[in-house]
Amino acid sequence: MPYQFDDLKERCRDEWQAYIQHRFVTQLGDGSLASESFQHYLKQDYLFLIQFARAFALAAYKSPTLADLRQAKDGLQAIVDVELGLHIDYCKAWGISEQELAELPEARATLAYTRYVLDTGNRGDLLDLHVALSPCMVGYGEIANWLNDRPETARGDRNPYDAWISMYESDEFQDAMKAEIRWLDKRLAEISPARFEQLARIFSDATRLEIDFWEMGLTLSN
Ligand SMILES: Cc1ncc(C[n+]2csc(CCO)c2C)c(N)n1
Repeated sequence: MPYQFDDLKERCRDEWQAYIQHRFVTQLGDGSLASESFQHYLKQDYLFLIQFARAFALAAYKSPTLADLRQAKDGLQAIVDVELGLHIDYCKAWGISEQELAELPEARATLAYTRYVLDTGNRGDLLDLHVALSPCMVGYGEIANWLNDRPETARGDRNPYDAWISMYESDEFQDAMKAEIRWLDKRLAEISPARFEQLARIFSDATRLEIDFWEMGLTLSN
């Protein structure tokens, strides 16, 4: 049987579930999350996005084909030209100024996660890098869908975090998630069992670092 992205999730089932169904996520979904936690998360996510833009630039450098190069360039462009601007506006709505964002120190969880992804891409190939990026690219879409399936989730005016869920349930985001899964499924279909074990390690590490990112929000740690 050729490998698929679902096999990575299956291999790391406990970590994946701990990430998708984290307390930060359930509290965000029912609206009970402390606003300080969400603000701390938003601030660090700004720094996270900047490092992820660099990871897409690295993906461009690691691209063996023009199609891969274009895909990496589109990802970099989306973060730099669109998503960072949206994030800055969203932070403003939560009382966080652009000046404050510009002066923030990186929390250890942000440093660990983003530099892990960049290092994995540096020492490996484009597939290693995409697998390191995949908990980010796929997880947030899955979280929005999981929250929408839960009766405890509050939507609209009843939840101050409604806009966050809306962003990741949007067709645009869900389509990007599916495209990433298709890209991975195509490459994973051709790998050996030994290579799968290497990639499962990367997937597990990146998923555990996503869990730490949620924890950082809950505990307000730096
Ligand atoms: C800790 C953390 N993990 C994942 C995402 C989601 N995300 C960040 S960049 C990107 C791809 C380009 O749009 C996606 C899906 C986030 N914001 N913060």
